[in-house]
Amino acid sequence: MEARLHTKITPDWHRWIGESLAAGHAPADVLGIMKQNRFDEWAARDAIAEALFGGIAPRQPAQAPEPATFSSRLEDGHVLYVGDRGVRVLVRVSRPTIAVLDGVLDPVECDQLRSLATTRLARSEVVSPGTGIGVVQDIRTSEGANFGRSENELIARVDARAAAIMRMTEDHGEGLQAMRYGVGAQYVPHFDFFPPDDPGSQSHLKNGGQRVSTLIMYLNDVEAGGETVFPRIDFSYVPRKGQALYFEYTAPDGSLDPLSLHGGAPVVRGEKWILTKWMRERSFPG
Ligand SMILES: O=C(O)CCC(=O)C(=O)O
Ligand SMILES: [Fe+2]
Repeated sequence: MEARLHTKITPDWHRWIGESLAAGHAPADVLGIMKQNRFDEWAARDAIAEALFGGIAPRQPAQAPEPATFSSRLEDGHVLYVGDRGVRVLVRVSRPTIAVLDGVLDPVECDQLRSLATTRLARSEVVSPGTGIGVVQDIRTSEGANFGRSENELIARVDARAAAIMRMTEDHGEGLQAMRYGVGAQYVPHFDFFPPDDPGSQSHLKNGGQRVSTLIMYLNDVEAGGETVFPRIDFSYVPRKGQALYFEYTAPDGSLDPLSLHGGAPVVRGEKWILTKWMRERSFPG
């Protein structure tokens, strides 16, 4: 007769999970050992997530794998063929969907985009949760420049390439936004989606709907610091000129994924330049 799986994690096992993770063992290995010891997979995953995220991670309903109503937009394969080029996939993460992409921009395009942005830099704003209006705050200490969709030949080329990578038509895209971070500048962890309950999100949601994906393109190498970090999954990307980070914010059950929390770490030496494209679920008038 099949013995029942353990759904209750004893204090000793909680301690063992914490110690194993602290010693540097991969969560997948910890899960494997717990499964060998006849723990229910979802109870084990919850306990590991709790140890990793200090209870921030959403709890899985015991024994109920999430119905997969959502799958990533990102194409499979090692190379994404996007119009004029093949973009190489260097790293994939499944939750949230993240991909590190190489060869998205040529070095010359990066330099041209930086000089174009330099002519119109202003202090970056964040969306106020209360009013939805852009405001300057210490949580985002970069300077930014906005581009209209296809406003010139270079921008049109990048808009088209970003749309092909993100597998959305260009009319779903917000205008490209360039950002420069000097030493000490950062963007504290945040979500790119508009929190549905914030009064300030409503005007954005009416106009093109929710954001669904982000493509951050890196316009230079940073001497030290400036990583793009996803603290809830302990993922950190080191900026590299011409590469891009693609990510989505939809959990497997279709809800907005709290694991997509991310930010830009303070620049320690040098400067950091990025160019970002956000896609909306519907056509976005701009
Ligand atoms: O600077 C970074 O690495 C992250 C930027 C970002 O998350 C954003 O602009 O929404
Ligand atoms: Fe962001």
